[in-house]
Amino acid sequence: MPKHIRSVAVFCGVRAGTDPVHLAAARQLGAGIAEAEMMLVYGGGGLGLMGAVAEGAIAKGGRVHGVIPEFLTRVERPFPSLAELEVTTSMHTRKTRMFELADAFITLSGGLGTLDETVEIITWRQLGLHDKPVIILDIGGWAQPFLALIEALIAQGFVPESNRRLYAVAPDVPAALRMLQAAPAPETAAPAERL
Ligand SMILES: Nc1ncnc2c1ncn2[C@@H]1O[C@H](COP(=O)(O)O)[C@@H](O)[C@H]1O
Repeated sequence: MPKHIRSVAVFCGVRAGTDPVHLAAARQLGAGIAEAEMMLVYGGGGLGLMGAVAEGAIAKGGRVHGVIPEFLTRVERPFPSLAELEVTTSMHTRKTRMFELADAFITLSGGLGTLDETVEIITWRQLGLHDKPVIILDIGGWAQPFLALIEALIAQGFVPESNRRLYAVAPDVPAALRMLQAAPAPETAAPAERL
């Protein structure tokens, strides 16, 4: 594992979805991150895919750092026995902290919150605010409508074709972990080059 990828933020659903393939992938991803000796950064919740990814990492003895806004501690129920749980004052601070803590980002299946986090991290890369790898896991075809929307925006001239390089798509968890291992060191580029 290259030294620069020491931590990975995972964006995923607070719900488990209807297909058990998503829960299995979440546990597998948490375990794989721990086995690769990377720190898992995530939203801190104990429910749905969020809970499963933390559970998978903890079961393998991995380091897990949760970041949750105070108002959500009653809704998303922080994962019990989480050694590192950071409680923020707002959603914005949570996002900023997850961004600061992570060397790379993986989107697993989820709902609107997951989509928001994914679009934001891609657009921050588009703006040249970072050059960290962003990997979208397409478990059970979850990502296909999202990817199709981006392709439609490219076809309509709203998104440059070159923006496809802002993210990678992985068909399964082992492929996502391999992509992290192959990721080049993040570079800082002028914002104009990113648009
Ligand atoms: N607007 C949001 N920005 C950041 N994170 C959000 C937002 N809305 C919800 N979230 C969080 O995302 C995860 C997953 O939510 P899903 O809707 O289940 O994908 C959860 O922690 C939300 O609090």
